Amino acid sequence: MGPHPAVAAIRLAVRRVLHDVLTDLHRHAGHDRPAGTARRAAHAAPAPLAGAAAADGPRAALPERPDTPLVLVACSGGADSMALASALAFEARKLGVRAGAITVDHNLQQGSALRAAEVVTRLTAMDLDPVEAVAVHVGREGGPEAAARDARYAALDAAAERHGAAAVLLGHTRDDQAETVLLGLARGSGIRSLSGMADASGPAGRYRRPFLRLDRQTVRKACLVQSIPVWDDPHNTDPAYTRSRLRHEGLPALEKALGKGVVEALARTAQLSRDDADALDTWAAEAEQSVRDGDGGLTCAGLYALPPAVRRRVLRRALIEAGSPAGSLFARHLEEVDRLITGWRGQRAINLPGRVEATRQGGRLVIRQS
Ligand SMILES: Nc1ncnc2c1ncn2[C@@H]1O[C@H](COP(=O)(O)OP(=O)(O)OP(=O)(O)O)[C@@H](O)[C@H]1O
Repeated sequence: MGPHPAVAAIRLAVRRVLHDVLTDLHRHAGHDRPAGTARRAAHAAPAPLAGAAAADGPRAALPERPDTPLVLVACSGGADSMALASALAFEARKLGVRAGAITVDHNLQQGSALRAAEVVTRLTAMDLDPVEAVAVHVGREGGPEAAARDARYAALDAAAERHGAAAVLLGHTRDDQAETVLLGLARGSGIRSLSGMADASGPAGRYRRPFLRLDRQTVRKACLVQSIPVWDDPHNTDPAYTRSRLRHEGLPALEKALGKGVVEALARTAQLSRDDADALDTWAAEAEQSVRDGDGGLTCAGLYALPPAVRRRVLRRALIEAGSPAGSLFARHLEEVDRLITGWRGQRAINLPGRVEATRQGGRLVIRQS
């Protein structure tokens, strides 16, 4: 008898991502190698898939040869990432890939270090290696959720570098994606924020999300039928957190009003918006070349002729290039600079984040750091 359908579904999702990771490694192993990384890139070349391993000589039999690619799972100890860890352990063994795990202790709750140690024990029992708990300090920038996320990704990035990991898997599900789309919609900042989370993101697409097309119920069922012990983060049900309110009040209310299928539709919105946003970004990159005046400025006539969505993207690119940090540029900044093009009435220089200044000088827009 085969595995329970939920277990089969999560394993298939992970197998697909591991194949993608191995394919990418193969592609980069021989060429496109930055100078000085030859040795590392050679190490990153994937081991032969199961079955072919014996042809590689006696070292191939060792489970942890250093040139076998390592894939890490970022695991909170919650149901989604524990299910992910179990599927990774299973599939990695079959594919001859090393699998390890990192759990981040945000130090935000009493006893968090003990809990992290317990997660390490559970992950080690799944035969994952290395397994590490990393404690972080969460600052206050951007609110508690954003600060915890920033600290977590910084720790995961450092762990991935330290271990030379080919990828880090995250347990986001389709339900998480739907929540992210709604949060983006409420921010009012355009289709990029409606496009939610990508299948692959971060440096060189390091972060992979195998469960993005699976619903939370399936993933949780996979834990249940495999008797995987999970930890329920009290933050996930704490109404002080926006995402928690959305999960427990917002989405159920939407489903009640609009019917089942809302989560799926929101996840589809994410994919469609991502495609549109990518196309507009490409268009803007090309348009930017055509409106540059060769003297460090942009021609106002060229900018004026562009559709607003493309023009705002060109302006955003130019501001970032001049030194404005991407995270501190908001719609209102772009609107102000845009008015220099579409409604100029002799305004003076506009001051922008990162000590960047935008001025109109006749028919030119000059953006530079002061
Ligand atoms: N403390 C942590 N340590 C390591 N990875 C984490 C941690 N918290 C979250 N992650 C990663 O980010 C993913 C999304 O986390 P988030 O808390 O947004 O969702 P979740 O639905 O509660 O997930 P989970 O059930 O796995 O906790 C997790 O599945 C996991 O891969």
